[in-house]
Amino acid sequence: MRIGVLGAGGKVGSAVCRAILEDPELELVAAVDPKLAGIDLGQTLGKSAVGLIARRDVEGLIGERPEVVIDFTEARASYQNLLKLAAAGIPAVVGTTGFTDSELAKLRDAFVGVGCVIASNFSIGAILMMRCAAMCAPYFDSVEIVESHHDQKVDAPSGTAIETARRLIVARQEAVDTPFLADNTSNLKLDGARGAEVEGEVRIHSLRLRGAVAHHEVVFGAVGQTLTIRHDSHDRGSFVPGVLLAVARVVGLDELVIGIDGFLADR
Ligand SMILES: NC(=O)C1=CN([C@@H]2O[C@H](COP(=O)(O)OP(=O)(O)OC[C@H]3O[C@@H](n4cnc5c(N)ncnc54)[C@H](OP(=O)(O)O)[C@@H]3O)[C@@H](O)[C@H]2O)C=CC1
Ligand SMILES: O=C(O)C1=N[C@H](C(=O)O)C[C@H](O)C1
Repeated sequence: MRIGVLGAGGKVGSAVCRAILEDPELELVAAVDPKLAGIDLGQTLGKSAVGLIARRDVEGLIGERPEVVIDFTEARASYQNLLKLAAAGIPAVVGTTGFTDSELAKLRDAFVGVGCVIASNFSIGAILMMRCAAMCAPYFDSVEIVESHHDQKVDAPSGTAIETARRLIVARQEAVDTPFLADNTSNLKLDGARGAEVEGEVRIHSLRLRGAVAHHEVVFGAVGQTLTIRHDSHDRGSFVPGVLLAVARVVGLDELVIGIDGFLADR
């Protein structure tokens, strides 16, 4: 299958390019990253030349007629590029986080008739972390999320933390009448001390640390006990199998799908 990658020089994009180059079923036909334009992709990956010159923009990539495009860039750039891919009828697998709800709605419209998968987290552990957390939601009175990422991350909170919070709220609403307990803080001595609130119900605390990769903790509380569900991505290789699974599935879709939960075989 002919694959294009947007963000080929980035932390995840480069890991994805390496995996495609090693996969006999996949052919990397276009790689885009403005800062790598004109350079052989092999060189940028610390390998010998592979004969694929990185491009500056999505127009050059579309010209190579990829069957699927993978995007790990930045939300504003990604949104514009995805509209162009949808108009060209090219399916996309998107890991970029930080889209607004309105951008997501417009992308949903743009991809009617064309496959697109947007997932806030492609690692199997994070997907299972979200499922486990949703399962626990009805049984605890309170919950907060702590996410830690590398200090280069531009968006906060993480897409995974926001999605987890939303899933907790839905799971609770479906199972019990009462929302999670409200915050009782009446003397906020420093702005931000209680984190950011999702839908007025679940708080997220974002840590940005040199040395971190991607880490999520969901901490539940009930009388006399807490339960912590934690996932750690120690290496960007954790995202690659999920991305390749989405590539295999997106060609059979004719709409935008959020997340890869539905592609995982039940065990
Ligand atoms: N869904 C998931 O499982 C995961 C999602 N992510 C998300 O993926 C995104 C990328 O993460 P990460 O790889 O760590 O970030 P990086 O900053 O390392 O990579 C992004 C790359 O995209 C490049 N870029 C910027 N604009 C464009 C453009 N218009 N066209 C092509 N390339 C462009 C950047 O270039 P430059 O540096 O010059 O700006 C950079 O090389 C983030 O939104 C992150 O949250 C990350 C990990 C997993
Ligand atoms: O920027 C990152 O690194 C990550 N971003 C995604 C997110 O915002 O949830 C996925 C993972 O946490 C790594």
